Amino acid sequence: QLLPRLRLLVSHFTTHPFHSTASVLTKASAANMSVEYSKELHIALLAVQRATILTKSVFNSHAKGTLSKSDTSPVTIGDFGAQALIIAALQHHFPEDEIVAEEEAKDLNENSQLRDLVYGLVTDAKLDNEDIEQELGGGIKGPDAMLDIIDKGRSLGGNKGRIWAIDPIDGTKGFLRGGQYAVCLALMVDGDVKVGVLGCPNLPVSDSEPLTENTGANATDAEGKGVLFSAVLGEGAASRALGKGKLENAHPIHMKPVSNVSDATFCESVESGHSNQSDSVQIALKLGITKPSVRMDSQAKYGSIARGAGDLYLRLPVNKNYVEKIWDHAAGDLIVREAGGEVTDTEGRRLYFGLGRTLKENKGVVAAPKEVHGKVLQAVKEVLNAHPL
Ligand SMILES: Nc1ncnc2c1ncn2[C@@H]1O[C@H](COP(=O)(O)OS(=O)(=O)O)[C@@H](OP(=O)(O)O)[C@H]1O
Ligand SMILES: [Mg+2]
Ligand SMILES: [Mg+2]
Ligand SMILES: [Mg+2]
Repeated sequence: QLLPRLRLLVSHFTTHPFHSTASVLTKASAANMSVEYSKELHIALLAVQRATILTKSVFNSHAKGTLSKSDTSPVTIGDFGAQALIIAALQHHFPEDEIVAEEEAKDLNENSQLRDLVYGLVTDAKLDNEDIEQELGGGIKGPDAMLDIIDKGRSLGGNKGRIWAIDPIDGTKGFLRGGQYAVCLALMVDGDVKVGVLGCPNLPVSDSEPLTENTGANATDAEGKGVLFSAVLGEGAASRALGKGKLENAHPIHMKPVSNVSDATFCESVESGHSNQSDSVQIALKLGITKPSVRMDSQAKYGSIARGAGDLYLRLPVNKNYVEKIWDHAAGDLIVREAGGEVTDTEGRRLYFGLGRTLKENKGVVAAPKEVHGKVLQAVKEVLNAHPL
């Protein structure tokens, strides 16, 4: 029983999951690691990697099939297709699990041309290793089966049992601009996030490359870029190059130690409608930070601070009514915490994912290295309390 699970665990760290059981045992015992969730991690990494093949092909094609949702936010054929592919892989391996996913099939149900376009993308998006493609269950049977699969993501969530959270494209606006975006997947058990994976096709592979704004103003071909971040609760966070087939080698990542908060680099949303950018200027001023913020779309912000490329992530509410969605934060929250960071909302509460599809009890996000989180939170509270929403 134990051996196959240990073999899967090592895929967190190496390209060759089955080649050295001895080194797995050493790594697992040295880090006091459990072998829990190794299969879930392995499948999640492959499912996200496959979904990014689809999103990249959509980005490189002219037709993005963009629709406007009821809240006026955009959704593209890439969002629908990536969601279908991820759910299909999860259902193949974990048919009993519930799924909370951002998108629903309604728009495709009403538009057979769009449905067929998405189905074409889904059948074309294959990992370049046939065995691994088969490991994910192979393709989806037909366009109608695809619609049913997309709608498997309608779970109401909650704090009971195993629930996956999927954001097939986080930062859809960034994706459309050629900026940052992330394919996001997390597993929660009884409301607690256990596994998190972020596929970021437009981030540099190297953890040490300085953080640069990528708002898409100079959209470049994403070839040669791309990183997969992952974490399992209690086992640390890792990054590896985003590939097209077999998983690449991974290595542990850590937040950068910050002794003087005034030297910190902070990240925030590109859209001023998603995070209050004038409040962040005031907070930076209070903390003595003179460097301008790095604006970047999506949970790439969480990944970037977890690998030490940036230091702080501030998401500051712009209005009283917006409630954050669990799929926008579940994977990133775990990856930052497992990399040694602390993540709370703007009132100092841990993000709580067990209340349904939204983070009903939280307001905004403050993510920072543990040693400076208290100081940053204090500045956030002072600025936000000066003008209640
Ligand atoms: N008003 C408001 N406030 C806060 N957040 C909102 C708001 N409206 C939308 N959203 C969600 O923001 C998600 C994208 O967040 P980002 O940090 O990537 O924003 S930005 O693109 O950098 O501006 C985005 O995720 P995607 O829809 O997956 O792109 C939305 O879920
Ligand atoms: Mg959206
Ligand atoms: Mg999102
Ligand atoms: Mg999305």
